[in-house]
Amino acid sequence: MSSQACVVDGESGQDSSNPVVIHIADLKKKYTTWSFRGRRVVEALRGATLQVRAGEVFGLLGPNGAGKTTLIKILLGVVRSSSGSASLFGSPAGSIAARMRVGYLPESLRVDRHHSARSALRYYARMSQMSGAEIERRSDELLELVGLRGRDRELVPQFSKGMYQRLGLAQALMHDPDLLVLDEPTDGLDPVGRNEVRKVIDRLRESGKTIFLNSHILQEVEQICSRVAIMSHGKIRVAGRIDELTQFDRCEEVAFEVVTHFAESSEHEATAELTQMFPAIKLAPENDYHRSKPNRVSESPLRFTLPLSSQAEVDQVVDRLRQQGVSIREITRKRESFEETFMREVSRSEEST
Ligand SMILES: Nc1ncnc2c1ncn2[C@@H]1O[C@H](COP(=O)(O)OP(=O)(O)OP(=O)(O)O)[C@@H](O)[C@H]1O
Repeated sequence: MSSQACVVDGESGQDSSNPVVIHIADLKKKYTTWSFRGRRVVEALRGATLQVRAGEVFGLLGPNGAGKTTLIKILLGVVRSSSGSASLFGSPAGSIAARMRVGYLPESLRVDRHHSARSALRYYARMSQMSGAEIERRSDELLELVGLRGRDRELVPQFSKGMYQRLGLAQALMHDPDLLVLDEPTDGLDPVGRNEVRKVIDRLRESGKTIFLNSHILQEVEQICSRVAIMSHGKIRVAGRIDELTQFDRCEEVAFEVVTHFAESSEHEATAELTQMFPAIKLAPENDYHRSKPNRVSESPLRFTLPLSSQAEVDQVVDRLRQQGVSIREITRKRESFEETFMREVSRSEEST
C-alpha cells in the first residue's frame, strides 16, 4: 500500500462521527509583488485540500515557505484566497460567524509591558464586548487553566517565555471559542516551558476544543497531535494519524531472526541456502561471510531482512522457512520514524514540482 493512497484526501484517520470544523478544498493563493525587476507572482497555495473534525488536535507541518501561514491567514480571514473554498463550522472563513468561534495565538504575541496577566486579559476581553463581571469570571477560569492564577498581578516583563505563551493561550480562549489556531505554540521555549504548554493543550483537548496548530518541531507534533498534515509547495501532501503515515502496514523491510537446521551446515552454507531461497535477502553484517568470518555454531541465530510489501508476502516467507525446518525466533517490521516520513514526503514533492 502506498502512503499516497491512504492519505492525500486529508480525511484519513478521522472519526467521521464528529462534525467537520475546518473544510478546505482546492485552496489557491497567489501573491503578486512588484519590484524594480517588475511583477512577480508567488503561488503560495496550489490547491490545498484538508478536513479537520471536532475534538482533533491537528498539526500542520511543512518546510519554510510551504504555505502554512498563508493557509492559517485565510482561515482567520486575514488574507483572501485566489480560488477554492475554506470554511469553519460550515461558514465561510473570515465571516463573522466563523470568526466568533475561533481563538488565535500568533507566533509572536506582543503584550504591552505595563500589563499583568490579569490586566492583559481584561484588555483583550473588552474587544469582544464582554461585561465586566463576565470578564473577571472568565479571567479566573483561564488563569487557573493555564497555571497563572497565583501570578496574575505580576507584570509581563517578569514572565518566562513559557508563562508568556500560556498567557497567550488564555487570551485566545477568552471568548470561549470552539476552535483554537496556534502558530508555533512551543517555538523558542525550553523543555519546561514546552511541557507546560503541552499540558494546557491536553486540558483543552479533554474539554472538547478543536486545536489546529502549525509547528516546525516534529517531535512536539508527534507528542501532541491526534492527526497531522505535511504541506509542501502549497499543497497538502499527506494527512492522517502518525501511525498511518509512518506506514506500519507497508512492511517495507521485515527483519527475521532464525535458527537453521540445514544438515551439518556451516554458517556459510546456511546463509547460501537462505540467499538461494530469497535472492533479495540482506544478511546482518555478522552473518554475511563476504564481510565477516563465519562463526557458526549450529544453534546460533542468523539475522537478515527482506523487502516485503504486504502481510501475504510475510506469510509466504514464513511458510517457506518452516517448510525447510527453519525455526523463526523473531520477526520485526521496520517502521519509518516520523522524521523519515516527513523528509520523504518533502523530497517527493520537490521532485514533482
Ligand atoms: N504577503 C506576501 N507577499 C508575497 N509573497 C508572500 C507573502 N506571504 C507569503 N509569501 C510567499 O508565499 C510562500 C508561502 O509563504 P508562507 O509564509 O505561507 O509559508 P510558511 O510555510 O508559513 O513558511 P514559514 O514556515 O517560513 O513561515 C513563500 O514563498 C512566501 O515567500
